[in-house]
Amino acid sequence: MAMGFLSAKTARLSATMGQVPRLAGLWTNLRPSLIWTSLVLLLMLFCWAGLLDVLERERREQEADALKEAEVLARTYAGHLYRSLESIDQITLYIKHGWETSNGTIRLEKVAPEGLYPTDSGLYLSIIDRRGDLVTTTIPFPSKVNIAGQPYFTLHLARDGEFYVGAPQIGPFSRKPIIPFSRRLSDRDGGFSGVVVLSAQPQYFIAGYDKLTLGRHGLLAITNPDGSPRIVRVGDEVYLPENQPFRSNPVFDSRSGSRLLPGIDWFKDGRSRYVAWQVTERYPMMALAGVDQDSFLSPFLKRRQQIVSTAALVSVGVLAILALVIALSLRLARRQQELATIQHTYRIATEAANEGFYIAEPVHDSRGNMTDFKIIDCNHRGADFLRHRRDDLVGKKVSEVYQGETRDFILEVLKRAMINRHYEGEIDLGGLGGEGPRWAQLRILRPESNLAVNMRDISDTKTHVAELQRIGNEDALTGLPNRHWLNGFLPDALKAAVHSRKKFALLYLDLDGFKSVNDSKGHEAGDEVLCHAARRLREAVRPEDRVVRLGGDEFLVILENLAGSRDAAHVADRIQEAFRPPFRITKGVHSVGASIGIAVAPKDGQDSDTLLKHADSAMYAVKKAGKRGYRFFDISVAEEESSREALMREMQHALDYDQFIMYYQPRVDTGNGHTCGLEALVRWVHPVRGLMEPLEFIPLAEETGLIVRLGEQVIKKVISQLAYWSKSGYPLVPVSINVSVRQLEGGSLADTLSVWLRSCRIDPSLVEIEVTEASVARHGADVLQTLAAIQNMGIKLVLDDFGTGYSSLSQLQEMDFDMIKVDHTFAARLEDSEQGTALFNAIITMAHSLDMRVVAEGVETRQQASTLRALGCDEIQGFLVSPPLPPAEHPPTPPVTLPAPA
Ligand SMILES: Nc1nc2c(ncn2[C@@H]2O[C@H](COP(=O)(O)OP(=O)(O)OP(=O)(O)O)[C@@H](O)[C@H]2O)c(=O)[nH]1
Repeated sequence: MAMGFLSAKTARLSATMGQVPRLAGLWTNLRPSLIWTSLVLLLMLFCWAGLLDVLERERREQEADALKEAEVLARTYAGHLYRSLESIDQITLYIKHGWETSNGTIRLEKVAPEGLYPTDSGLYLSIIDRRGDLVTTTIPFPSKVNIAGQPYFTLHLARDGEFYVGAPQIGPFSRKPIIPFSRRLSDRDGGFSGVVVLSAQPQYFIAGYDKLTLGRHGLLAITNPDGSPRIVRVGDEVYLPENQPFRSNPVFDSRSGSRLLPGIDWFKDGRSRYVAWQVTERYPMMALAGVDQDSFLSPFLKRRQQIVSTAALVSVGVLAILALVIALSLRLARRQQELATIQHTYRIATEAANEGFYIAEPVHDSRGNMTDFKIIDCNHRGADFLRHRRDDLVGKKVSEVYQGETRDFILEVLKRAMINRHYEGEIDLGGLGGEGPRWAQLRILRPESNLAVNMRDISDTKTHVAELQRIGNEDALTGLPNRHWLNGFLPDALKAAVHSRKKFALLYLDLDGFKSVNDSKGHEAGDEVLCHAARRLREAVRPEDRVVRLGGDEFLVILENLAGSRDAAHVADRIQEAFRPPFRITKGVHSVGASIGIAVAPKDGQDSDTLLKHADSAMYAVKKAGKRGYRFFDISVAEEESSREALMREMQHALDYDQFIMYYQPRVDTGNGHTCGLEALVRWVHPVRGLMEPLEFIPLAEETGLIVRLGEQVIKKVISQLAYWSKSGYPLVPVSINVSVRQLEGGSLADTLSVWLRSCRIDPSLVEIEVTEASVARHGADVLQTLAAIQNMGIKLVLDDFGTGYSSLSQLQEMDFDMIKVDHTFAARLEDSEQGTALFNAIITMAHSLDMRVVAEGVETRQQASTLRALGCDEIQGFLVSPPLPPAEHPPTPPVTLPAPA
């Protein structure tokens, strides 16, 4: 049912707060790293673009350089070609002139070629006659061929005056590749008389190929102005027109220039070349120079390759780093998202709970010290705890929320939790003012870098505990602090006083004659007196002094910061004065005094137990000295106390070592003089002090509680004795055992008796229990219950010391005793006065009317016995019959001859 309610509430809250948009959350967490990644990518692209641009520009510069170099080469080569053609032209002119002036008689074989052209130039001169036959030549072994069909012969035959440059061909005389240069020879009439031909080996024109500059793939060529090649050299290879390296004739639209001829379009070897061209002066020839692109750009391309490789490597590295960053960011974002989801879920859950929940983040100063905490999240309940609205609280610093000591406390606690990762305690929120819980249970955990703080309202519990504490520390009757409070207060207060060397006094007070109020007017009257006494005590001391009710009619006054012992005496005087007037209560007026024992610290004790004990001892001494007064603890009190303590220790020892024995005093039936019962009386066989009477140790045994143990031993001894006599075959008479009120209060007396009677197989009717008037007068419900239980077992109850003033006749009526033992003082008074006899008579009459037997105690004379017999007293006990006798083989049954009734 409760779960159902909770989940419904959670669902409602969840609906109002909305689901966490998962993707949006993931995106939010991932966004910074994606932005950074994009920026880095952009930068990288930018760098690449810049680098490629620079490289491209450099490439273009390289190409420009290549073109320039080709142009220089082409120009140089064209100049060289021009000079060669000119000199060839000169030679043909010279020969023409010689031929024509010698009238056809010049013989070239004789004309030393030296001077005309270098002999190793591979040039040959030939003269052809008008029919086309060779006339003379510098060729060593010319073939006999008619060249009338040669183009230059046909041209010169038709026209005059031109210097003819032919295409490369196989020379008709030399049968080697040549380029023919020719002029027309004329006779005197100007008619055609032949042709002078200068044959040059094609290599002659391309001998200027500079391998160092042009490399293995450079190009040098001579072409006609239309681009058709005459001779081409590529590296070491020389190409003639019929076997040229061009795919098609390069065509140029200017006399000089340069450009890149892509290998794929222009060259059979497929290599691209920067080609420059230059038409020679005067001669219809064009010089070409080509720089191989790959060879020229190779260093640049190599360098570019290196640069690009390095850049690519760097880029790959950067990309790898980016990929790593993205992967990590994605993982982190996922974790943050998961964390946010958990936080969100937790908050929904905490919203449904009744507890305050916060997440606090540490705030550091510029030096890195943790100085404060910021509340980064909380639930509504948490905001209520701190008297805020949630929206206002989130984002605030802790120091802005709390003030004063609470702020210092909470900051300290949070710092401690940061170090220890955990803190648990309580916090007082009262300082925050406003409406909200006063006390909270604080629980702080540090899962990671922030703190998770949890607060639970414990105001009710605190109030309850405070109330319980108050009740536990307060005496319900008088409203004064009680012994429980004293136990908590005294040790610390005393320690502080001793430490600060201040005097400190305890006034132990016990009312005098208080019991008689209870006895005569009842318990309520006694209570009234106690309340009055408490009030008078409070009024008699200073407000800062403390008055404690220790229990019963005992009080304690605590005086701190005493100037001296005299002050304590003054206070005791004032108390005595306060108790002088009688107490007016509902049921009359009662005079109750006070006995006060004073102990002063540190002189009389430095710890609370000692000081209390000494004050008690001093009070005890006042009681013994006659009551109504005060006295300080001193050496004589201490001595008395120590002798009591010594006796107590000895008694304990005696109980351990079985030093107690039983005496038995017979009772005699006044009718026949036979022993009709025995009273068991305890004696202490003290190893030093000798045989001790009960009066010497029973009061102390009562006071210290040892009476309970002693009482048990007595019961055991008596019943065992009865068993022994029984086994020995002696006739048994009932034996009465005295028990103290302490034994009756304990509640175990009936059991003890039952156990021993059963184990010793003694009939309960052989045992009687004697209780004093005093113990019955103070009876509580438990005492009466115990007595009833004993009686129900078949054990007779005897009221001892009757007439000592504790119980009235009417009280006696209420109690169902089997026998009363009249106090020995009554027997003594029998002989003194008639009144004594009358009184005894009245007692006997009254007891008999209540169906109780009467035993006269302390009968010592025959006269007393006679009177008692006459009065109808059932039994007598006393020295006349027998003093108490030690245990013997048989029960003490002395024969008594009773006098005749008086
Ligand atoms: N009315 C009443 N009586 C109590 C209360 N507590 C204890 N008593 C009784 O107070 C009495 C205190 O006993 P005593 O101090 O021996 O009596 P007393 O007559 O003052 O004896 P002295 O101190 O020797 O003068 C006992 O009879 C207790 O039963 C109580 O709360 N109310």
